[in-house]
Amino acid sequence: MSFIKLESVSKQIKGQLLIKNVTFQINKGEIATFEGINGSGKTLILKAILGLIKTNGNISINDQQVNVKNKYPISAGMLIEKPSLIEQLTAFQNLKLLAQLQDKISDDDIIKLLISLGLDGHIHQKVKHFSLGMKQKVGIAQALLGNNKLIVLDEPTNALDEESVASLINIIKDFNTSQTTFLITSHDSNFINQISTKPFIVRNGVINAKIS
Ligand SMILES: Nc1ncnc2c1ncn2[C@@H]1O[C@H](COP(=O)(O)OP(=O)(O)OP(=O)(O)O)[C@@H](O)[C@H]1O
Repeated sequence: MSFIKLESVSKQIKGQLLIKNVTFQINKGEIATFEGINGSGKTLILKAILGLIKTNGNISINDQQVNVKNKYPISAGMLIEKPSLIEQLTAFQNLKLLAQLQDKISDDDIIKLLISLGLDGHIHQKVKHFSLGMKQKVGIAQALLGNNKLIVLDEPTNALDEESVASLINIIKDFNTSQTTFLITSHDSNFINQISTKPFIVRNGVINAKIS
């Protein structure tokens, strides 16, 4: 069943066409990946799908139109560009803030998630003392927290070491059920090849299916 649909989607900023007439569909439960070099348009397409930027063309999620007035009509967890963290709070407190906006997320769920991302020993430390990779892991935890039907991860492997990338691959596979759809950008084809069920290549604002 088609869950996310884009039809002739374009984005122009200051006279420059940055997303060029993009049409594709993604089924529920897929791990869709967008692979491309810096500046190719990966983040813009995620922002468009979430209704964070205005575009031309049609975008729908679960048959509901997405636009800047009707942002992500289903529950979505996201890490876009870089983690949004409150530096004065601990890793746990940052997640607790988000958990309070959703039902049925226990303190135990938060702690388990942080441990699965390799943050045991740092759960109750202030984020301002964290390295870039540790902050990235808290950002990933924010996106994974709860029972979101859509999880969007923009360059999740940024600042992660090899071992952490391997754990992330396992975590994404564990989270990916027929009810959870992932949209993931990366420039790392090795990472993408290990997780993707629906690979796209992004080149200069043009998005095509990746042929292996
Ligand atoms: N608000 C903006 N104003 C002008 N140009 C923009 C704006 N946002 C994005 N761009 C341009 O659009 C292009 C695509 O940007 P985008 O952030 O989608 O790249 P990306 O593929 O995610 O790159 P990276 O891997 O570096 O994150 C880039 O050339 C960027 O400079």
